[in-house]
Amino acid sequence: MKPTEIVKLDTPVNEVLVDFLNRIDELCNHNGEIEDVYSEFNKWSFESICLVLYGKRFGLLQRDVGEEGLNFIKAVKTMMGTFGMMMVTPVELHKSLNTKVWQAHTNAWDNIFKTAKCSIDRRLEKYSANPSEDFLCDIYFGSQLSKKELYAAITEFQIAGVETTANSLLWALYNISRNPHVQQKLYQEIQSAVSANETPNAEDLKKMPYLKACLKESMRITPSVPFTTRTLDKETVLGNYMLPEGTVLMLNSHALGSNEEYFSNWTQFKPERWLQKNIINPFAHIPFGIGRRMCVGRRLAELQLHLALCWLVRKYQIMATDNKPVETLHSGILIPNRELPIAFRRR
Ligand code: HEM
Repeated sequence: MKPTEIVKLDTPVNEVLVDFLNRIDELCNHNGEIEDVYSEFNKWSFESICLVLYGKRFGLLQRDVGEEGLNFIKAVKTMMGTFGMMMVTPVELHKSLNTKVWQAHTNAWDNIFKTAKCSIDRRLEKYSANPSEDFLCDIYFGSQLSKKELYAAITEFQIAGVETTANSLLWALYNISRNPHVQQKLYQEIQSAVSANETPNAEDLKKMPYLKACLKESMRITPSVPFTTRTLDKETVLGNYMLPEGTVLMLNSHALGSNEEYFSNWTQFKPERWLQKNIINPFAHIPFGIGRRMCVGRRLAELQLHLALCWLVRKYQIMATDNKPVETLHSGILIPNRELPIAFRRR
């Protein structure tokens, strides 16, 4: 996704953020805590990515979610929930025996595609006269993709962009809540970059280096995708090792970010380390992967996260509700071993 196209998406991203903040106000109890905060954050990122990709709201941030939105999110959940089983047992076996897992998985994909296809078709039709006005049409008319490939690519964007973004925002708020001096500095930067009643936009973000450093630092200590892999397509010499073709290599960004050799006092949350020039080895920070297969949604995710942090820290003080340790678990995504202890206090 071209950076010049991404910045234009700040309007839909902000539209969803306004609703998300209202939703937070509604859900907070008198201590500012939210029950099942993770699922609420997932609703935000789902709504946000769907508006960007399909140009359509699914109403997940409303009190009464519409049937279409519920069915869609249910299908995504079923598809993700049955995915693990399909990874650890042979897919062919599920297919030939027509197992319950296979049926649920394929039905879920059918439903996801049905909704996605319908929304994409509507959007292509709307902008077909001026395809350059819309990034989805631009992709379709400017590339060699068939309609089927376009549906598949856009649906993959949507699946890849929901939990990753929600998880990153939650970890960032948690890290900020445990470091009040960082939060104060961040709040001051936001206040001086955007006035209280103004809507922050992509242009304003250029004046917020500390905010960007906070997200980088959070993704160093708590990267939502803790590792990615590569399968070698030829025999390769790596350092003192000769690795045969077919070897699966793990690129562990969590381990890299926790390495004292690359990050001094690595346990400390210090956004300042990102503001010093040329100090950090770029290969030591790869929360979006690296090379040709790195995350295609990186710029969009960063835009969503920067704007979300801006809105949230401007409106709320993010409070740590306890100081007991939180362990991290790797399950494809970096999840906490308990609900993150944060609360939202209106400023
Ligand atoms: C904070 C949020 C996100 C994080 C941390 C993240 C992280 C990653 C990582 C680590 C990879 C693997 C890269 C590699 O192996 O080198 C990846 C791949 C991918 N991501 Fe993201 N991602 C995020 C958000 C998004 C969003 C918003 C989208 C879509 C708009 C997206 C779409 C994709 C796609 C399509 C791939 C597969 C790329 C390929 O195989 O060529 N991601 N992401």
